[in-house]
Amino acid sequence: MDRLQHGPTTLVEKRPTGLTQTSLYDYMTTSSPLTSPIMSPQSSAPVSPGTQMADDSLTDDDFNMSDDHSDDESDDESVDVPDDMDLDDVIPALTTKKQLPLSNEVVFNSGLMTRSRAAKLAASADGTPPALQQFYHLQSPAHSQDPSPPFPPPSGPDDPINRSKPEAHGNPPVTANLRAALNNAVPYHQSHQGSIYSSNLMAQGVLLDAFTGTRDYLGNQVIITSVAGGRVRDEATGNMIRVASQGTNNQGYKALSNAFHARRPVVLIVGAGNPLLQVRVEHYYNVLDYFHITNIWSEGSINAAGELIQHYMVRFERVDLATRSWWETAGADLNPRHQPGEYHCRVQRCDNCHFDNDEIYDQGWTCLEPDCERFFQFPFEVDLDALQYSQAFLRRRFRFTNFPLPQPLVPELPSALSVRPGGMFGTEKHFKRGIVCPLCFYCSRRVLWHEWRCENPSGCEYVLHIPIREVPMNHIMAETAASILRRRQKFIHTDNDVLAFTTFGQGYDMATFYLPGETDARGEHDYVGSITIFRPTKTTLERPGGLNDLFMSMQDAVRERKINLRRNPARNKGHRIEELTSHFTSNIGADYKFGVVVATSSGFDEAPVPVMQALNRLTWAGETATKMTTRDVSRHGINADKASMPDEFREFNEQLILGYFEESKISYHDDGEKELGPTVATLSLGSPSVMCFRPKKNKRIGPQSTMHKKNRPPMVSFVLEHGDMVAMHGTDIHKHYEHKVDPEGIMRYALTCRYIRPEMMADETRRQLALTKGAVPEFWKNRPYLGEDNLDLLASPAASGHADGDLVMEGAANNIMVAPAANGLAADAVANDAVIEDAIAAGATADNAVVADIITTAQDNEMTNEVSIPMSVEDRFLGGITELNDIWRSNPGLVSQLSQQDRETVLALAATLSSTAGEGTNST
Ligand SMILES: O=C(O)CCC(=O)C(=O)O
Ligand SMILES: [Fe+2]
Repeated sequence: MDRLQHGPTTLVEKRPTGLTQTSLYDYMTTSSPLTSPIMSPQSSAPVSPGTQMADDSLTDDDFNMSDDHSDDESDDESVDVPDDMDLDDVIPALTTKKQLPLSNEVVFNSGLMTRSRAAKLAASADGTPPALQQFYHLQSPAHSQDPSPPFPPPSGPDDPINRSKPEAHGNPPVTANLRAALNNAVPYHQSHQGSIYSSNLMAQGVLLDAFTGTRDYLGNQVIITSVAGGRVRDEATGNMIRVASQGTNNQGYKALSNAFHARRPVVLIVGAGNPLLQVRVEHYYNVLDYFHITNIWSEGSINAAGELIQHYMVRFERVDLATRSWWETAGADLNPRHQPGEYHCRVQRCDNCHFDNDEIYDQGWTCLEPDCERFFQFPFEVDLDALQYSQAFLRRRFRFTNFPLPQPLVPELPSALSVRPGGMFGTEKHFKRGIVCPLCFYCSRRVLWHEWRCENPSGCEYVLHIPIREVPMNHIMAETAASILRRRQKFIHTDNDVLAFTTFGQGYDMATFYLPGETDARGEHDYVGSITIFRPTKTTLERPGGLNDLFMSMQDAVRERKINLRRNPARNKGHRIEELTSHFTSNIGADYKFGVVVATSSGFDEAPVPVMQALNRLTWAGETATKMTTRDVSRHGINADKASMPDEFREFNEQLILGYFEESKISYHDDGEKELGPTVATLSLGSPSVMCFRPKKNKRIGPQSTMHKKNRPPMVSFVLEHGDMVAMHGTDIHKHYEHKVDPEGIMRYALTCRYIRPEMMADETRRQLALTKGAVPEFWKNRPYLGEDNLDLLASPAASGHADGDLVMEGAANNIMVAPAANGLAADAVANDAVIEDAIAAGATADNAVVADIITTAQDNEMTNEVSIPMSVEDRFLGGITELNDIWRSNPGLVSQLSQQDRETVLALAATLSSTAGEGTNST
């Protein structure tokens, strides 16, 4: 069989297991080397041995693709291959004794211990053998208690990994000490966990970190690595071992194979902990260069049960064969650079399966087809662990032409030009990615709201400042209208057992929900807290000094750096795998810890005006919510836990400001540190968002708390629009529930006030600071916010002419959609129309005419054609478009009600909105 006639695609398709050696020979043509797209032609099997075996020396060492263990929930859109480790990773430490002189290229091979012996050792009854333990301890962070070495990681000559290594010939084009900084700054390795980063299953970059496979190899022009994945944890030893063949479902294999077939160069990155790296590096992660994939093949090994199994190996060849590689040792150029045509690797056809493959190993040719009976059978008995690559295989070079590099290794900086009228604002997701410092090439995250600062610990002072443009109200209105359209109408979702009331007055529509506590043995529960949403009327928003103005002055205060927002470490602080929060934070008044410690920057006496205006508004909201709760509880006989929901309101002494760029969010959390007072109130300014509450795990509340967290739906969820305030009243809300907020636009501020009880603070300094910094200055105390008019909100319903305080729903339906006729938040049809009209009016005269257009179209298509959709509001709410599709699928009855056109409108709307939001491609 002649593989050349099939072409690579056919080959893979015809052999669904795909366990075949694939090499560039698959692409060989009979044309001349210069016209061939890849390389010189070579006859098919059998091929006479090329010139080979010169003076290359061997050492025994090896490495594998793996890395550290971040639990980042980043939105990598592509495949991560989870890192793992197997016995191979352990063997080299026991066998790396022999270090032969370097010359041409260096082969690292562990040949002294067979896999079965290692397996026996590892599985020995008394646990891990001392030598292995020592290895773990010294060299294997993944096996120590703490999965990552502290930051700063290996840097400088004193570091254990680097100390003995010689200086490098050159400098890496890009370096980083933090995994997240690397992921943020370069497009070709955005994976937080795996070693292979791919996009649409096309490999972009491969990280060669500390754990190496038996026959991994790092030369100046050629790199060979085993493909991670497919290993399982050995119960007895805790080690990752291979028990079965890898198979083509391995995502890493697929991604590499696709890059190979597309002849797409990939970027290799080396971790300083990689034992094969021969030179000293200053920082942990170091970009090597672009490489072509020249071979992917199956290597055989023996598992613990003595069976022959298969895993993938991949050979990379540096694209630039002309210059020295930076990772060669400094000094004389001792490493010859091989060129295409100098060496040929023997190819032979298997008598049994009739496939050709290269003679990869020194020990002779073997069939590399895992399905073939002759797979990995050598002409004479061979210790598989002692296999070594043939020199011809290592030295052969391929000729590639016309395969341009996908992008520069050092990405371009975000440009100030993008922040232009009608264009981006500076808070789109594009601007939250990291940068590669143009001075020192160190990867730096977007830590500060205002600008990028080089994070190089060696002290680079580079700052990239791109001014953030003011986001006008009409943009926010367009976002809000789009958000409404996306879910077709405004709504609130509450679950069984949630009590809900609506009312209005003082310039707001209000809804209050009472959250149930745990159910006791008799099946009864009380209520542990209330959540009140205050939605401002149009006038409340637009009047001079109203909420629109507050949003503008908030933007000014931030721009003028009176408020300094920054992202803080959320996980693994100080380690290589440190992750930042998605949102930016600034704390004013008493200090407040929630998950991440947010250091207090200033007291209320030095806070900028919008912060104090927000404080006064939130004080009113918190106090009103407390009073309404007290009233509802007595009027409706609600079985309330008064210890959690006291009747008295405590003045706030703290404000936490959260800033959100596009796609920033705050994941499920509670606000409940022990010092927290009973009331927490938040003002939303800017882009709309979705807030959700759900019972914590294993609380006896509803069915949700026993579900896996991925499936645990919210018990209460609602949209927060610009100007909305939310007051949570009840300390036990934070014991029983957690909440999250997902903003939907490009700029949102959440200003949250709390009372932090100084008397509960153990630390005297903190207590004093809470008292001084948290004190509200007289000036602001004398100017309280009292609502929008002088009506007494709590007066009798007749006074306002509305049936206020009506019980809307009690422990019944799955959702509330208050009829438009009713008061309250969900006076939908009318309110929506007004918002949309406004947005159209504003949008048509402003930059975002596109958005206005879509809204008009969508309105024509949808709003006039509004149908009452009996679908789960919650589902529509949560997942937006995706969920909508799911619902259509699972509920065929709906299809008759929703036209294809409606569906397309929603999808087009989402797509256009995301494209008008910016061309940024990095999700960070
Ligand atoms: O962004 C928001 O509205 C929520 C903020 C929040 O949950 C918090 O600050 O704890
Ligand atoms: Fe919170």
